[in-house]
Amino acid sequence: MKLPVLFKEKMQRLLGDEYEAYLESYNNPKYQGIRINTMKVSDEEWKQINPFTELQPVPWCKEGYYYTEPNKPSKHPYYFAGLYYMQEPSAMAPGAYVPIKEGDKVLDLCAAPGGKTTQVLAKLNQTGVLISNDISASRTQALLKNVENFGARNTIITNETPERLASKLPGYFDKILIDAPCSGEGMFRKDEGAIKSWETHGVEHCQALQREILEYAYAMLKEEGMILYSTCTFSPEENEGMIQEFLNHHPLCEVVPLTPVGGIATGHPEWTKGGDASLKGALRLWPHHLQGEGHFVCLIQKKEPTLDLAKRQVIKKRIKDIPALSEFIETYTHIDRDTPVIEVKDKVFMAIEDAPDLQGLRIVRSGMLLGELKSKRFEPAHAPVLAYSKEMFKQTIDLAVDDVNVIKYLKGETLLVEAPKGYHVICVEGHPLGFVKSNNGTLKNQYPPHWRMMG
Ligand SMILES: C[S@@+](CC[C@H](N)C(=O)[O-])C[C@H]1O[C@@H](n2cnc3c(N)ncnc32)[C@H](O)[C@@H]1O
Repeated sequence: MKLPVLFKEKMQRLLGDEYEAYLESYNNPKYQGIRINTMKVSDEEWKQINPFTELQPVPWCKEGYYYTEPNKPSKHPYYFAGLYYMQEPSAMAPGAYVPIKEGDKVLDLCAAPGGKTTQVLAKLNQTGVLISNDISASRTQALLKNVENFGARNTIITNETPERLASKLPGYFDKILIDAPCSGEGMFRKDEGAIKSWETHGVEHCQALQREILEYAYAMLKEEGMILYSTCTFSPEENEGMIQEFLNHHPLCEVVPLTPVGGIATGHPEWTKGGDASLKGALRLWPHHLQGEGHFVCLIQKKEPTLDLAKRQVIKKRIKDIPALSEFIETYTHIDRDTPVIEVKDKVFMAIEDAPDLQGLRIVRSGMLLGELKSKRFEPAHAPVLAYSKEMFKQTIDLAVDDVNVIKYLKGETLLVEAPKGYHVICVEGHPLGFVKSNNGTLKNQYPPHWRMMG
């Protein structure tokens, strides 16, 4: 791989004696990982059903495993059931280190395609509120799919600038993740396109973005709230330097020290002007020290009095107030009909307790989509199937993982299986995959076309 000369010179200056080992790491394989969705399957259960060979644990993320060829996790039905997310192992570190508790209000400000968001989801375990945002409209579609596949019921997705979000949400969040757009130096090994982008945009362009994102994020944070800042670059200007600059402007903000494990190293205060010793509490993931790409992770805490001034969403309806929806829920599920909902045109979303009023912002998902009202009929969406366990549905068809009907279903084909009239949930080994509608001895496939298994 041809690395830019300027980049090589800089790395040599930073790494000194370690530079050769760092260069050598470019010959290592690309590490690949999966992270188990603990909302759907416990670690114990996973160990019993794991269909892959030779998974090895990721030291810094207890739900994470390395996998190698010939395993193909993206082709396995359990992937379509949302039992795991595929993620580069170092990229699991920010989500593993952010101390989220159940009930927290969390913002993932640069969230697409959703690696860290799905990790936050598992920590929240359907409690609290998660707002996942990305400035790129096209990338929020991938984010939406991953959030739905993971089975989230407590997540709103927005496609906004940090500035516009901050205008509606001052002091609202307990935790904010900033997985910042960066110069991507840590990705050169994995993705040669990152080199081109580094040459075009450079570090300064990224610094300007990061500065702005951090400022708006801070305005949305509660007193005692925390920001987990991460990048996939080595440049001190975007890492220790960016945090130091931020601390200079916000003296009541502190670095919360993180404990390195499994080959992770600490931050380098000496790499930045006036670097505070507390920056040693940040983490650096180096590809020559561990099995993964380059990352920087730093946790900071606001110690400044802040009022939560975010207006809350007003909930006017419950499932039972919408007859067609209520009838569907009663006939096919055990979902509580007192559950609050919001209607956006003909779509009905499950509302989230204590969610903010986001009127005027670009919203991709207002909460979990239950379905659509079509004249007097209710047509269910795909999301709820993945957001509940099999026991929540009254009509299910459970298939063994090696049943040919599983792949047929995931490819969108009609199944020739006898079942009473109406909607049924197809499951694989007890894990819901999607709806079918039974009529005259055939099961009409309701699996969304853009989710289908290819090939
Ligand atoms: C490193 S990627 C995020 C990866 C993601 N957190 C994950 O774990 O899958 C950075 C993201 O920041 C988004 N982004 C860039 N500028 C932004 C801004 N000003 N506000 C919000 N998001 C931004 C990009 O569209 C990109 O999706």
